[in-house]
Amino acid sequence: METAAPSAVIVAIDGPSGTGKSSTSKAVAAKLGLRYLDTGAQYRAITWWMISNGVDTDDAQAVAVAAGKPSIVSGTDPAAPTITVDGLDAAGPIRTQEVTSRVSAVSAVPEVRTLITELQRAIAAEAARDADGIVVEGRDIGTTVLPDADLKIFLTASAEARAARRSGELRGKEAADLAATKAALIRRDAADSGRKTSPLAKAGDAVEVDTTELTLDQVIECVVTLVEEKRAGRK
Ligand SMILES: Nc1ncnc2c1ncn2[C@@H]1O[C@H](COP(=O)(O)OP(=O)(O)OP(=O)(O)O)[C@@H](O)[C@H]1O
Ligand SMILES: Nc1ccn([C@@H]2O[C@H](COP(=O)(O)O)[C@@H](O)[C@H]2O)c(=O)n1
Repeated sequence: METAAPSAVIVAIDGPSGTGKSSTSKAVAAKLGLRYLDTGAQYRAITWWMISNGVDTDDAQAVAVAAGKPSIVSGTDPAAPTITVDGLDAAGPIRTQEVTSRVSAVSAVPEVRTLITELQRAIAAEAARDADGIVVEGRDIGTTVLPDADLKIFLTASAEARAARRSGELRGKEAADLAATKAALIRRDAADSGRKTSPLAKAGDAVEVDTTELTLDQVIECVVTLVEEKRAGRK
């Protein structure tokens, strides 16, 4: 039987878009020598494959039939996370507006979630067995994917703060209007929270951290402390 390393720690970080899940998870994993998994990138990758292969992403039946075809592989080094689809580097293409606008429809399809969830659990189990653990970030990690995670964090922030962060990222590229960015975030969160299968939700035993008034460094520090406390409590 496979056993986890005695000190391995599994951290689940969930929350709506733009709350700082990726930036925080990557930094916490790097600081603590853990692996890192961006589960949103996996849903984006399968969405990109659907678009590239002419599958109508609004047709749940067609998406379900095609869901098992692409091979999605995630690299979990927090210093250089990677994502490939059928061996192709997908890191750039999965961040386009088209993928962002279609990913919620694809990720709501139960067959897609079953396949991606299996992938995520296998990656977490490997990190628990062969490494010191992993930080896994997404929308349903604490509730569905890894309900036995050692530590669950739910990040929140006001829609205004999140939109300002995202607009800051786009400055000089698309000059995104703040109101449009905020509306798009709210739309995506509503779709992710409202789907039937494994919606975006806070686990009952998750620690909620409101990042609205915190700097990224403060959020990272807060999560590092929570992980260290958890590890110390297990000794
Ligand atoms: N506490 C913070 N203060 C200011 N900016 C922040 C903070 N946390 C994250 N950011 C910035 O906000 C942007 C969004 O952060 P990030 O991508 O980590 O969020 P996310 O929750 O993973 O979003 P998504 O779910 O949409 O992928 C990034 O530009 C990041 O640098
Ligand atoms: N555990 C998860 C993670 C993500 N999703 C879906 O993917 C979309 C993109 O996520 P980002 O974190 O890269 O913005 C997100 O809007 C969800 O539709 C998910 O369903 N479950």
